[in-house]
Amino acid sequence: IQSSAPEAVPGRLRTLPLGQLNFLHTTDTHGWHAGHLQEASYGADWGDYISFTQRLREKIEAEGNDLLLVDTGDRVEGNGLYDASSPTGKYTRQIFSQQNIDIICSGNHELYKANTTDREFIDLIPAYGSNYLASNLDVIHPKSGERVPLAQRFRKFKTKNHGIKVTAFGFLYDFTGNDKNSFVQKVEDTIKEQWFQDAIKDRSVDVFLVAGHVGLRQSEFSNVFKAIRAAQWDVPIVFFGGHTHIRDYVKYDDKAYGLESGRYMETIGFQSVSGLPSRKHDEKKLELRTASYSFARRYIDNNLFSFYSHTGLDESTFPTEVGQNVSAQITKAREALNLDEVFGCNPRVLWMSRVPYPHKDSIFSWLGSRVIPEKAIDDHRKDYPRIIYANTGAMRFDIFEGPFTRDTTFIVSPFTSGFRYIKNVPFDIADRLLKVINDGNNFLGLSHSLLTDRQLKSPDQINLTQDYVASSTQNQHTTDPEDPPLTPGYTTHDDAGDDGDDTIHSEISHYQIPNCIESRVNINEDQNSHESQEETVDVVFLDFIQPWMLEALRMLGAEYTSEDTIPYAGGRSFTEMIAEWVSENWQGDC
Ligand SMILES: O=c1ccn([C@@H]2O[C@H](COP(=O)(O)O)[C@@H](O)[C@H]2O)c(=O)[nH]1
Repeated sequence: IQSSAPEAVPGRLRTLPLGQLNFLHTTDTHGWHAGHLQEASYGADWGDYISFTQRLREKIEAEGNDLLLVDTGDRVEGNGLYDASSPTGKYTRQIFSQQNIDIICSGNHELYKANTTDREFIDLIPAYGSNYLASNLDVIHPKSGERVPLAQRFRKFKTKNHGIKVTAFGFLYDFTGNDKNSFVQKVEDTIKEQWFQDAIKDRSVDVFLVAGHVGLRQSEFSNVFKAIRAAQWDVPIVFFGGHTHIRDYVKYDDKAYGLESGRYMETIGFQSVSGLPSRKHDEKKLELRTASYSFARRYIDNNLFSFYSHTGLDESTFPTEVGQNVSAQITKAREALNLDEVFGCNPRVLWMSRVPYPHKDSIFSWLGSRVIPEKAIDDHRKDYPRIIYANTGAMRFDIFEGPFTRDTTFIVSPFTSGFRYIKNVPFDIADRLLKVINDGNNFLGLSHSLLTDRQLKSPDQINLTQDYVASSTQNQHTTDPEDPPLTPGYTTHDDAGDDGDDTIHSEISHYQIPNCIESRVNINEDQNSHESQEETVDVVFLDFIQPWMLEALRMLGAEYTSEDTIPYAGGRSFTEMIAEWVSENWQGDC
């Protein structure tokens, strides 16, 4: 654990439903390998997770059972530990790869930038060898320049104790925002390929393991499920998903379940399956393919209280040598990167989605009313009327009260996007742009299949179809008055019910946030009628959303191309602007 991490708060815990074949799952860690230094529920670091894995393995193997580890990508971008180094990820790949992982695959963030993909290929894939799977991903080999699979397409292996035969795959959803040195083949095309068809027809397999940087309820996974079921009706399947940043557990049928384990090292996912044959101990059971299997899941809050409780250990018996070394390496890396350097002192918490938008405590209201109008300024156009657009997915995390550090800049906005603009767009068109972009019916996605609006917002908003408002009168206690009071946290509802979270928490509200926000600057308009004296305005937008902006303009009858867009505000990144604004405006004491 990092010395500045807050101590875990004891809570009422549900135990781990250990079984014959057990899994621990991480996804979308996004560089948060130091853990959460301002939130007690998620304060454990990657070194603690290594200790937890080693200790839990000892416990599981002592019973003769098996434990496998899975990671489903987006390990990079989103925290200073990864983003603040030059080159990015200088420390994290070495830190991360000290965890033994049995099945690992790539997320979309490993592919946004060519250099990230090259480092994945050069550093991480050799560290994991045949455990790294890329069922639908090719890359340009960094040395030979040839197109090659990023990693092996699938893997067959036997578990250590029961000798269970596993066939595993590693998919990425149908991502299209990758750089030029990678190729993502659609999942629906991949599953028609001969190697996949042969792999799923193998009758000797005991369990299919489908890992993927794919939301569990996305069509990519239901297509894989249908393909496997068309080949084999009776083999159990375990899915491990990612990308949508939520805790989720899905029942595909009574022999197929999937687990998604949140985001940012908040959650260590646990899944178990029992009823599989034990090839080492019980050859007779091999014929019992139709035996009833049992599946279970748990979402573990990433903190030492949970880790100690689930292993039955304590401060002195829990840490392992490797785990402690990794924690020390994280501390050193954070120091080398100067991540605790304070840029400003935030007077009050700003939430991504715990409050509606607009709201005085909304990060988006703060950006739209202060940061964007005050910092997104182009010296040559500063007196012109303009409307500035930012997608809400550009923001990644809440800003807590207190020190806003170098680390916070990357946590809040890890992207390198800056602004571009189109000059002199008719006001009556610009005035309606936001409505088109925020249309709840995926208007743009219908007109242009690559431009779904889900790509504009934060991943945890993708499946949120209505506001979730925590009851103000909710019980702050469990039914047992002896239990400690509940702390706010995850209260997950999934296909198996409401008892998935290991820690019993009180609820947190989660509101729907629009795809994009706008800031209007130098525009004289009647607030009620929206009538303006301006005939034209500059339309300024984050470069990431340019394709959506051009499509929305086209739908409103204004044809522009990428040739018409010009860098704005000297090409400075949005992240730099936020950090500057904080340095200039939040100069109190923390
Ligand atoms: O330059 C960028 C890249 C991405 N985004 C936003 O992030 C999500 C994808 O998040 P994941 O963690 O990969 O799931 C994307 O849909 C955008 O909303 C961005 O704003 N700018």
